[in-house]
Amino acid sequence: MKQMIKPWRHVFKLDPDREIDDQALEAVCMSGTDAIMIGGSSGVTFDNTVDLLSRVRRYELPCVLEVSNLEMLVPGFDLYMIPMVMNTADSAWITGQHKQAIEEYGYMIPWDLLVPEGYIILNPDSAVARLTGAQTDLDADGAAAYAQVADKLMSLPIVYVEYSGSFGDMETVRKIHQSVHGAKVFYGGGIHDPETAKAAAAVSDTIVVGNAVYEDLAQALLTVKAVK
Ligand SMILES: CC(C)=CCC/C(C)=C/CC/C(C)=C/CC/C(C)=C/CC/C(C)=C/CC/C(C)=C/CC/C(C)=C/COP(=O)(O)OP(=O)(O)O
Ligand SMILES: O=P(O)(O)OC[C@@H](O)CO
Ligand SMILES: [Mg+2]
Repeated sequence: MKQMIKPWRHVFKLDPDREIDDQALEAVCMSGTDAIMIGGSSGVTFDNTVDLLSRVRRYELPCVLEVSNLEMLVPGFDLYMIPMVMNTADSAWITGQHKQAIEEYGYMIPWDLLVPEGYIILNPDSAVARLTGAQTDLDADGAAAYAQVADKLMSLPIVYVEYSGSFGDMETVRKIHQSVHGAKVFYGGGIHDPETAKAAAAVSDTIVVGNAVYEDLAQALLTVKAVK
């Protein structure tokens, strides 16, 4: 099942903590994107996650949950993406919360559906950087070194370059992509039109489009054809 991520070039990330009407959701799910990722850095609950999953399930495409707290663990997703933050000194976001989750839910975890993500958070002005205490003052070599920790030392299947809320430095992303060989490089952050989508897709394996869905849906939808 984990293999399903390999051909993905484009993913929309929907936040259960944000509103999206049925018409917009249909446009997103019928856009030709490879998958819907459900996740957020705050305000994500069991109920709003169930609600969003039930609405996305009307459509054929894969729907995966990106786990960021212990309340949102809803059964029925195709995969469960598990962030592990590489560039933080706070071990809660590397292994701590994960150990707690396994102690509480280990008996029901569908291990073959879990996909760990080596997260490198690079936008200091993002909720996720503040939440995790991410050390974002990295140059391209430093970011690429963390990517190799995830890829070569931990053999994680995904290196996730997270610029959430701002369009990142493409040379840094290129250096990360060139340094990673086993993992798929996901890029997310500030993609809002075909130009930013193409630029990010040129230096990563999979692009993730989030906030643009809520800010300029027409442009967000154009990012699919721009890369597929
Ligand atoms: C049957 C059943 C229910 C099965 C489920 C079993 C299962 C999958 C158990 C979980 C096992 C496990 C190991 C869980 C991990 C627990 C956990 C909470 C780990 C910590 C994860 C982590 C490092 C989170 C911090 C990073 C983070 C918040 C990532 C999300 C990134 C993101 C979505 C950022 C953007 O958020 P957004 O809201 O869009 O940001 P803005 O609002 O600023 O735009
Ligand atoms: O919301 P944006 O900036 O598109 O970022 C997408 C994703 O990387 C957020 O976790
Ligand atoms: Mg949010």
